[in-house]
Amino acid sequence: MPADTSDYEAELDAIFETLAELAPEIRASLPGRRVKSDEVNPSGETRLEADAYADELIEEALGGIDGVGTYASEEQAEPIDVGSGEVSVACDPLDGSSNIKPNSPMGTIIAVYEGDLPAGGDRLLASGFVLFGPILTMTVARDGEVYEANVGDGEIDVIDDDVTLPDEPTVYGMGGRVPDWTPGFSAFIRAIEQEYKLRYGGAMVADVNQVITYGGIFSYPALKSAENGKLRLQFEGIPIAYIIESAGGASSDGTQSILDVDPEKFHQRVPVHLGNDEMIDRLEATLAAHD
Ligand SMILES: O=P(O)(O)OC[C@H]1O[C@](O)(COP(=O)(O)O)[C@@H](O)[C@@H]1O
Ligand SMILES: [Mg+2]
Ligand SMILES: [Mg+2]
Repeated sequence: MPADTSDYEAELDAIFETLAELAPEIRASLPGRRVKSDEVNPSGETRLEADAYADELIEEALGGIDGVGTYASEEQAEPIDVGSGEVSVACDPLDGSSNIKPNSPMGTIIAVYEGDLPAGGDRLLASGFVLFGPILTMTVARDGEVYEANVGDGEIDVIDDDVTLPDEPTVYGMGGRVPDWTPGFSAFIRAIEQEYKLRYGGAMVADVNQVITYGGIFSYPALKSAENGKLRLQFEGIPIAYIIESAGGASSDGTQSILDVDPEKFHQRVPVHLGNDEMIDRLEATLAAHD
């Protein structure tokens, strides 16, 4: 169960207001930074110039908020001490950054934790993502509720103050290459592809927003070549799992809620399954029957 936010309302307000202000600036920075840099991030992936620039912008802005003591990002090896506050912000500055080149949707993810990092879902205070789509939106989960806001002008203009998954699933999307899927995951996909529509665009926040909008499941599963999949627990798995669970859905690493996964290493990866609880139940049962 995430942490009690009552002592941190002012910090959370400041963090999400700052992210809303930053969103148009990050979006405006993308056109000139579509090229690969000559660096790799701590997960060993080639960094784009846009990743590095967004990381700098967000570190400077969120790091300057009273109450924020630590800034951490998937782009930096270690957490950075930015003040004396109790709150840590863990950020994926650009999620789906490989989508810059084809001008496809992508986003920014933040998780706000109480205390030091690494932290599990039990110390999560709130989380949110910005989606650089046709509309610039920010979706935030706080105190078990989810709102979606238009942040096109840097202000929080709430368009839905009670975001909930539809009861009926419609779409599914999954990462990893088919030959690299485990037998259990392959069996799950073979079954659901008979019933639902494929929606996969290569940026977690955009693919998850399809599931939030239409119902269904998004997976970046454990692979034969990578037993913990690709996505990072601290910066992607936990924040997005909290949003989905707060919107009435469920999350799983294949056997348990992602919010219950122990954070051993700062950049640890985690298999990610997010969506309607009936889909998650079906996924876990299929994996258990095969793997
Ligand atoms: O290119 P693949 O293997 O389909 O992976 C896509 C996944 O990788 C990611 O782009 C990883 O995130 P980053 O872009 O922040 O590294 C996710 O957004 C997305 O779900
Ligand atoms: Mg990402
Ligand atoms: Mg990223």
